[in-house]
Amino acid sequence: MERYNLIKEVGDGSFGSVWRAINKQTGEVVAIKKMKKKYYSWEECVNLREVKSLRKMNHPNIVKLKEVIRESDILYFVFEYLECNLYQLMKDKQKLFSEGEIRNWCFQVFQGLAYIHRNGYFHRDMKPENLLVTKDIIKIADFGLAREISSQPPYTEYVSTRWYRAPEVLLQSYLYGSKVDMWAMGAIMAELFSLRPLFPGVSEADEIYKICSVLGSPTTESWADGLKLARDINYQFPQLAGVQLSSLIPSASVDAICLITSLCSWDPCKRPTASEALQHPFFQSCFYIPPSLRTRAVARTPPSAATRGALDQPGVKRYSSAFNNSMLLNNFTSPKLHPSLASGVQRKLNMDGIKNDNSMKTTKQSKYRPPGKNSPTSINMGRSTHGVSETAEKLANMSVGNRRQSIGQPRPSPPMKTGVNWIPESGNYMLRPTQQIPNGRTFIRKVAG
Ligand SMILES: Nc1ncnc2c1ncn2[C@@H]1O[C@H](COP(=O)(O)OP(=O)(O)OP(=O)(O)O)[C@@H](O)[C@H]1O
Repeated sequence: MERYNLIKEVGDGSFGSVWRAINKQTGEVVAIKKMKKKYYSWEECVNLREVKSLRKMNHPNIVKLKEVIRESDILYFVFEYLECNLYQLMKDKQKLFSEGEIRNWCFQVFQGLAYIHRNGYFHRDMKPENLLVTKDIIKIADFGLAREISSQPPYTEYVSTRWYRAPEVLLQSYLYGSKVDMWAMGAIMAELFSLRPLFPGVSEADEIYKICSVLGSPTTESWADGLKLARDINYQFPQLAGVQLSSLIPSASVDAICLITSLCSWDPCKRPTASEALQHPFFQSCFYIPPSLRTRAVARTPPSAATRGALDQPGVKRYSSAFNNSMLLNNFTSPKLHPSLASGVQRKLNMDGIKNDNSMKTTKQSKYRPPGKNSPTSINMGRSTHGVSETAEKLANMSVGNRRQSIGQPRPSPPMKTGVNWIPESGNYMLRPTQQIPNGRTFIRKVAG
């Protein structure tokens, strides 16, 4: 470690603190994650998920692990450094992001995800804090929970940050897969548009309630397996009509709403894969430039050919046939505005419920809080503490009436359809004027779970 100068702490996660550092020999700026747990042998280290999965990943949209150092039983990961995470970009933002910016970020993240999934992994903890940004480039970080797709279910340990947690995980399915990352991306995309979390549950039960309030409760058509899962744990979904997503995210274009809707399908089978998402009309103006061409002059390529690198996988459907707007919009069960959602803009989430949720880590309140996970031990907690019986009990005992909370009132702003073209590596956007967010937005970001 004497090769590095630690400059400043830039992050403090469940597993370790992250420092901006400089390599004394090369002058290169890096991020060093110092693990909280002690490691008494190398064998222990190389078996870590983060090491096993990241060692194999080499993609422009995945944070590069440069080095692993064990010194005095302390483990350090040396990563390429990125300026900030997506949550930091959102939290004090006074104006909405343009659709072009969101499109650019999401296009890159889906490319990263397509690569991860293609290589037999899924991330399991996609959230704005784990998406790191430098200028126009965004990269997926934190593979602490990554899982091999081929690994044998059941996956019993605690998974993912609550606000981005897929319903099958909330219902304690043992058989979830890479589609949990797609669900999280739907929630992240929506949040990028509105700067508010889409499903800000204060407990696991409330998380499901929030999802039902937005999507409408699942039916045999929308998620037959989910109804069975719920029966298995003696859980009854609250019966809610759901709302038009476009009313919650008025700044999003029809294409964006369409993609978010399909990503946030109750049924994981109905969510697109990352490769399919890249083919969605929302990304029509995005062009994939193969890494080999990135240092050369950027040439425009038709989208279908341009996305080839990420998309020429067996079984990948063209979006035009796999997704059409009417089919995607039909995923919404009801356009009726739920009364709990019409009651006004939620300026501040009621955090009282947090104390009752063992899976939460309480953090001090501020304007818009980052989610964090539990203490390190909670990540590997088995079912004895966060198992099916406890969750089933929590869910089964949930009083629907008490859970009603307003999520937010649609702001009366016109849909924003940008014609923005983003050219990878050129860093050029043509941005339309962004929309103002009403002042005084207070959002307490508290996730964990
Ligand atoms: N390569 C990097 N460059 C710059 N900042 C980074 C980098 N890696 C991590 N960070 C910062 O540190 C924070 C925590 O990092 P990370 O998510 O890897 O830690 P963790 O202990 O696994 O956290 P979590 O509680 O989310 O599991 C990130 O949200 C980010 O702000």
